[in-house]
Amino acid sequence: MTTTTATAPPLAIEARGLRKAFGDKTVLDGIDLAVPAGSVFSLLGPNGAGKTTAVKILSTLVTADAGELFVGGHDLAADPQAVRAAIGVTGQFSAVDGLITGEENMHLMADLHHLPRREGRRAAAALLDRFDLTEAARKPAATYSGGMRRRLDIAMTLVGSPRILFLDEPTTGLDPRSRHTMWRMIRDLVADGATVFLTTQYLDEADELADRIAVLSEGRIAATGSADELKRLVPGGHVRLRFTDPVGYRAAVAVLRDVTTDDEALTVRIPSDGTQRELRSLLDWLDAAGVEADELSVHTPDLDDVFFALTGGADKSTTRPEEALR
Ligand SMILES: Nc1ncnc2c1ncn2[C@@H]1O[C@H](COP(=O)(O)OP(=O)(O)OP(=O)(O)O)[C@@H](O)[C@H]1O
Repeated sequence: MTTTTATAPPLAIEARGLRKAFGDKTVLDGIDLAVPAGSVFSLLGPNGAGKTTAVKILSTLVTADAGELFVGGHDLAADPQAVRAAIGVTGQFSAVDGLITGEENMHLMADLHHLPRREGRRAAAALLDRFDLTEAARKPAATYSGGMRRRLDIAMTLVGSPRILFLDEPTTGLDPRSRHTMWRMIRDLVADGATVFLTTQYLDEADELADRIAVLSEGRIAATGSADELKRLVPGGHVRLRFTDPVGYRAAVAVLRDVTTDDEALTVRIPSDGTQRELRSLLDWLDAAGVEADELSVHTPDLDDVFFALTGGADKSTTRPEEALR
């Protein structure tokens, strides 16, 4: 029998005290990030929070004002060239040239990476196939849909086989089907061992893909954790009872305590963690009290609740969720 000792995977990306200001505007106020190799990390934040700035710094496009930064085990300040060789970046502005075909775009990337001709052609064909672009490969990229263009963009960044990928809002503007296709591709990349650093404004995207999420707000990391850990930080779980008859509604309100009522919608919200045990006792209690609602629904907190609580001016003097998770 062999015993295995659990060791933490090495960090693909690590930032300590990352700081960046533009003029007198501090965008990143000394943030720490730690992304284990082979995982998806999502940086969430409202518009202008500094997500793109963080990506640009970590991908060597912009220099930080301060901070110890390591990407792929390389010190970003000492060896940016080694970092560049280890990463791929797709930004909000595509590298795709619309005037040439998808295939030609791929070949251009292979040449930029100095791949031998035969190997470059082979890698391009394999990636075009992987990203469902073989059929369209010989058409000018300008004729591609938004989703196809985005897929080509990612395929192009993969030509050099980067182990660490920065995807800056990869699904912004895509329709639901294209978003799901992109999610599948990102999962496949990680299953193959890549590390993905993803910025997004879509909470469901972070919920779907990310092993860990950091919420960026006012230059600082307001909280980090898995989607489930973050959801546990905010209250918001409740059972909602809806009545069609105002008489039944008023009778219920008269006997219920610690609930939120909506006289117009004829609804009552009862705080609840949504567990089977609590729901059973709640239903028993409602039966005993003679309360009979026309509709009952269970609401568990989602990332929207977390996001708005952390970035929307919640009372920060009483909630310090970042400490709860560390
Ligand atoms: N080169 C620059 N010069 C001056 N200010 C800048 C520069 N780049 C970014 N900023 C400012 O820094 C802040 C953060 O911008 P950044 O693009 O990183 O945010 P973001 O979180 O990616 O936003 P979005 O979701 O809108 O893309 C913004 O207020 C922006 O105006």
